[in-house]
Amino acid sequence: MASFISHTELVAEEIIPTIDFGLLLNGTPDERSDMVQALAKACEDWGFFMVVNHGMPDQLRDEMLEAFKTLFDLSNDEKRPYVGGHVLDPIRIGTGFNSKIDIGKCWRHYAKIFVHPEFHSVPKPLNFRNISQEYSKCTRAIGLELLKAIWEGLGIDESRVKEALKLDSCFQILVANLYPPYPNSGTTFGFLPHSDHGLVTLLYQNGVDGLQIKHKDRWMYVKPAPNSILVNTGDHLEILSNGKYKSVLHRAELNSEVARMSVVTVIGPALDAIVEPIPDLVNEASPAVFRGMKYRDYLEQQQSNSLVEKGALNLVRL
Ligand SMILES: O=C(O)CCC(=O)C(=O)O
Ligand SMILES: [Fe+2]
Repeated sequence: MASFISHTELVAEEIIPTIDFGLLLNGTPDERSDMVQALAKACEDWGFFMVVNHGMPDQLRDEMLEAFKTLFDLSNDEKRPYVGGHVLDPIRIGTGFNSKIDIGKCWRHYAKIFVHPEFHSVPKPLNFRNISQEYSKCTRAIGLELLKAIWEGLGIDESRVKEALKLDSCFQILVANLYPPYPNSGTTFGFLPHSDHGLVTLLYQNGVDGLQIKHKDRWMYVKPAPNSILVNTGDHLEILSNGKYKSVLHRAELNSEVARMSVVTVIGPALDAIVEPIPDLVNEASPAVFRGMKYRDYLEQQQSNSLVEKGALNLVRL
């Protein structure tokens, strides 16, 4: 794995596509249309972009990071009810990717909580429920608004796709990753290369860089602009768009000096939606490359198996 590192290049924050959320929401028709095109290009060329002017208060982000940190710091007895469960349990705390199968491969603690359509929370710390509820609501609104602009950029009818994916009951999971300092970060990763299962993923970090994306066959460090939200496209956008928007491969490097934390929220279709390429994007010249599968089944399989890059997509590839 050390050889990956020597090929890793820094992506300056100016190069990563930047989406001005304020213009998507409140711009003139021309400004919005330009931003929709910029978003379409970012999804097609990168599968990754930074969102600025998103309106999410910095304080809410900081409170969410702090609340997760307090959760990780609870005693083992307090965390035990959430350790070692099934991948579809609404609250899970563990280490590695899936603590049951890959102990030692990822130097990471995680907490995963399902927050929509049913909201779940832990009882401690006491402020966790309010903060995570507000944080989930805010990030879900941003994610769904981005998806609306993505449908527009793909030229597909919003109401049809909303219905097909049952987006009113969209699945949302809140994940915190805590990567303790690790002395030899050249050979062990915090998170091995993978793509995310949902439609889009929104990520905030605690000011410590470490996320890397694979862009045009090269690993690149990501350096986000201050207060921006990092967004990547997931497997279900790849399936829905019939491969036009590929989910981006990413991984997390460790830091030898300080702990890194990220709070990630994945927004996907409803768990019982059967997702297949949207018919508008399938034709003779571009036949379907994926078959339909229930999102819940995909999620279960992807989360239950050791992470091998984008291997989960083979479950549905024709
Ligand atoms: O911590 C990071 O930067 C990446 C986390 C991640 O990829 C994930 O939670 O799916
Ligand atoms: Fe990820």
